[in-house]
Amino acid sequence: MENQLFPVFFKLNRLHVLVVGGGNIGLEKAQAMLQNCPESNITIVALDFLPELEEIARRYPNVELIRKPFSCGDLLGKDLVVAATNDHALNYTIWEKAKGSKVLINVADTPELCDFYLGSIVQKGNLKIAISTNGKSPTVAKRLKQVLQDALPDTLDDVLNKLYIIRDKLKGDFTAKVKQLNNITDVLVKPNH
Ligand SMILES: C[C@@]1(CC(=O)O)C2=NC(=C\c3[nH]c(c(CCC(=O)O)c3CC(=O)O)Cc3[nH]c(c(CC(=O)O)c3CCC(=O)O)/C=C3\N/C(=C\2)[C@@H](CCC(=O)O)[C@]3(C)CC(=O)O)/[C@H]1CCC(=O)O
Ligand SMILES: NC(=O)c1ccc[n+]([C@@H]2O[C@H](COP(=O)([O-])OP(=O)(O)OC[C@H]3O[C@@H](n4cnc5c(N)ncnc54)[C@H](O)[C@@H]3O)[C@@H](O)[C@H]2O)c1
Repeated sequence: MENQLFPVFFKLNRLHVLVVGGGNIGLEKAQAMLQNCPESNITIVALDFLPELEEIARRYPNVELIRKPFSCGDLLGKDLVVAATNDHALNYTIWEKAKGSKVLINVADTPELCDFYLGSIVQKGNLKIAISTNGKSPTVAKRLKQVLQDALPDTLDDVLNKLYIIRDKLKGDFTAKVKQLNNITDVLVKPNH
């Protein structure tokens, strides 16, 4: 099996993320999280911050910037960590400390040390698709995202909302409900003729 990654969807308003590094990559990862969940709880520790991050901290109440060198205590109370400094040895140290604290970590310059990757994300209302190339080419992931974003109809969200209403109204035991929902949505996978 070429790609053994197991996708999950985190609720970042219920977790606390530590980002170490306030440069381009710290910014990119924080933006990715906030675009998906504006209520993400994110603490960013760095020696210096890009002005875009300072603007983000002003705009999002759950984002905090702390200007200081990384220290072990920064991991306290955190659920996920992104190590995004430009100091390779420091990123490794952060990984060691995170492992010691049982906190899941993404080390931006070392895929082999990552417990998880961020994906390219397609959004259509309630629908969300996360794409990974197994770290082979984030650029291809980004391009595929653009293709799917255009190809998927905006009306998909109406379908989801209608199915949600139907799902709520269906009577019967679980097996009967599953059968009815499969019958109703059969059209989605039938060829167009
Ligand atoms: C998807 C996305 C999500 C996000 O970041 O939110 C993401 N990278 C994005 C963009 C991007 N990153 C890079 C380029 C430059 C061109 C290129 O290299 O392709 C571009 C393109 C651009 O910016 O246009 C460079 C790069 N990336 C990594 C390394 C380190 C290495 O490989 O060693 C280096 C080399 C650094 C160097 O050379 O020094 C590592 C990772 N990047 C990942 C995710 C994970 C694997 C995802 C997967 O499985 O596909 C992984 C493994 C870990 C992680 O970061 O989670 C986001 C697209 C957002 C969107 O959809 O618009
Ligand atoms: N995963 C990805 O998508 C991806 C993409 C490109 C680059 N990278 C890698 O990510 C790393 C970061 O790149 P960048 O462009 O954000 O770098 P950058 O130089 O813009 O930012 C580095 C940040 O690290 C902080 N830092 C340095 N020492 C610190 C310390 N002791 N404590 C706290 N913070 C400290 C600095 O203050 C700064 O905010 C590089 O190693 C690069 O190779 C990853």
